[in-house]
Amino acid sequence: MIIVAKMNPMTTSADEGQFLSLLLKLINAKNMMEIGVYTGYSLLSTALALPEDGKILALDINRENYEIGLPIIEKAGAAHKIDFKEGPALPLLDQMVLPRMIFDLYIANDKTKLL
Ligand SMILES: C[S@@+](CC[C@H](N)C(=O)[O-])C[C@H]1O[C@@H](n2cnc3c(N)ncnc32)[C@H](O)[C@@H]1O
Repeated sequence: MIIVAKMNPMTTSADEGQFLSLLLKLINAKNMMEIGVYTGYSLLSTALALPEDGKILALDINRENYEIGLPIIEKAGAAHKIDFKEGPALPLLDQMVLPRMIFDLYIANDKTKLL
C-alpha cells in the first residue's frame, strides 16, 4: 500500500525544518526572529534547535493559527523560548527598542507580502 501524505502548502516542509534546525545549531544561534508563524511548524523546529535560554521573537497577524500549534510546542517543552506578538510585522518592529533587534537568524516567508 502506498500512503501519500498531503502537505499543507502554508507550512514549512519536514526537510526544510530539519535544515533550519541544522543551520541554527551550526551557527550556535541563540536569538532569532520569525515573521509568519502560521501554526508554528518552523517555529517548533527552530525552538527545539536553540539552547534552553534561546529566544525567538515570533510575529504573525493571526494568533488563532499560532494557538492551534501551541499545545504541541508546550508539550515539546519549547514554549518558554517564544515571545509571540500578534500584528503586521513592520508596525510591530517599529515599536520595538533597538537592543531587541539583534538576531542570529531571521526568517520571513514572503518578504514582499510580509514586510
Ligand atoms: C506561509 S505561512 C508561514 C508558515 C510557517 N512558517 C510554518 O512553517 O508553518 C505565512 C504566515 O505569514 C503571516 N503573515 C502574513 N502577512 C503578515 C504580516 N504582514 N506580518 C506578520 N505575519 C504575516 C500569515 O498570517 C501566515 O501565518
